[in-house]
Order: sequence, then structure tokens, then C-alpha cells
Amino acid sequence: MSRTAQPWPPVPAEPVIAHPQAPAPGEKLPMHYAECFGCGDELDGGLHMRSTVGEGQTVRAQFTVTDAHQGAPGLAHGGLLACAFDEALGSIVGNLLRRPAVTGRLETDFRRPVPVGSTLFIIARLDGMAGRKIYVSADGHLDAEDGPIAVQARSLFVLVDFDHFTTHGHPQSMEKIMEARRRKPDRDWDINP
Ligand SMILES: CCCCCCCC/C=C\CCCCCCCC(=O)SCCNC(=O)CCNC(=O)[C@H](O)C(C)(C)COP(=O)(O)OP(=O)(O)OC[C@H]1O[C@@H](n2cnc3c(N)ncnc32)[C@H](O)[C@@H]1OP(=O)(O)O
Repeated sequence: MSRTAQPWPPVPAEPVIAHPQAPAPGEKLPMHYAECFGCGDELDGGLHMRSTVGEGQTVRAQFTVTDAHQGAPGLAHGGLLACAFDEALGSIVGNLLRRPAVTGRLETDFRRPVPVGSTLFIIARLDGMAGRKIYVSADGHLDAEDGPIAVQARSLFVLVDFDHFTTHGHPQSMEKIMEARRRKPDRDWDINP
């Protein structure tokens, strides 16, 4: 397989227009679900990722690799690194568009080993949209925002209705999220706008 860059987005795409009430640059993003493996605080072995909105339709997320995240001894498991990118990319779509979406496709390039104890500084960006398809990408820098790039990812998210989660997931878990959001109405989602 060639490492030559393929065109991205892979189809003609429009710029993404952020929601008028999207969080502003500098704003810290809350976890979206306490039991989320990526950002939730109720799972001991989860990634416990935290993110902040950056300038120019970006989100900055950090993932610190622990012993719970190993593949080879002392090194992060590639699947967990992909998970960290899924979280960061889902976070930029969900928070800047404020519409529900799911990952349709996620591709990763692992360029350097990521040791236990290191922190990946992930910068995710919105690259374009075509109908329900949202194209996003991210770079993961090792141990500093300007550190060497260890992992890169490109992803397609597909906008869905809230029914997606109640039909295919656990309606009671969805209710837990909605209840938390009712307590913070400024963070309410546009449902089928
Ligand atoms: C999440 C909680 C929400 C609560 C809100 C709180 C705030 C949250 C804020 C932020 C946090 C978010 C953080 C989360 C991060 C993690 C996200 C995940 O890991 S999501 C789980 C993994 N993903 C799945 O489980 C999807 C499973 N797949 C599906 O359900 C369907 O395949 C789906 C919805 C993706 C598409 O199905 P269709 O029937 O609706 O639509 P069709 O027509 O098939 O696709 C639409 C378009 O997309 C293209 N497409 C779909 N999949 C593609 C693929 N793999 N490659 C290329 N194109 C694809 C198709 O070709 C089509 O394109 P054409 O419109 O015809 O041009």
C-alpha cells in the first residue's frame, strides 16, 4: 500500500459551518458520557481524555498512556491509540456542530512508538462536509504540542438522528445523557434541525 497522501476529503466537500452556540476557542469540553471509554470518569481503565476548543475549528485533546493501555511491553496498543483519535475526532464533530454523529470510517498512520508514560497531544480539525458526511483529521504529537508526530488519523463521521442511539443502544443510558443536558440547557443538542 502506498504511503503517498491520498486526496482529503476524498470527495468534493463544503467548509463545515460550526453551530452558532458552539463552544469558543479556549473553552474546556465536558465529558459527554460518564461511561464513555474515551472521556468518561467512571471507567478505571478508560482513556480519561480531556479536550479544549482550539482556534480555527480545532479541538486539542490529551491522552496519557498508562500500564492499562499496553500492547507490546511498555508501548501503547495501536487499537487504543485509534480509540483516542476516535474520541478526539468525535468530540470536534459533536461539540462544534452540536449534532449527533457516529464514526463511519477511521484510518490511522502509526509513525512512531508511543511509550507508557508519554502523553499524546492530539490536534483535531474539521476538514469539510458533504451532505451527512463530515470529514475530520488529526495529528498526535508526542509529549508536547510541538513534539514529533507519532500518530495521524483521518475519519468520516456520519450525521444521524437521536433514534440511532435509542434504537441500537440502551435507551436508559441515552436518558442519563439527556438528563445531564437538561440540567445544562445551554448545552442542549439540536435534534433533527
Ligand atoms: C455518542 C453519544 C451521543 C450523545 C451526545 C453527547 C455529546 C457528544 C459530544 C461529543 C462526543 C462524541 C465522542 C464519541 C466518539 C466515538 C464515536 C464512535 O465511536 S461511534 C461508534 C462507531 N460507529 C458506529 O457504530 C457506526 C455504525 N454504522 C452505522 O450506524 C451506519 O453504517 C452509518 C450511520 C455510519 C451510515 O448508515 P446510514 O444507513 O445512516 O447511511 P449510509 O447511506 O449507509 O451512509 C451515509 C453516507 O456515508 C457514506 N459512508 C458510510 N460509511 C462509510 C464508510 N465506511 N466509508 C465511506 N463512506 C461511508 C455512505 O456511502 C453514504 O454516502 P452518500 O450520502 O451516499 O454519498
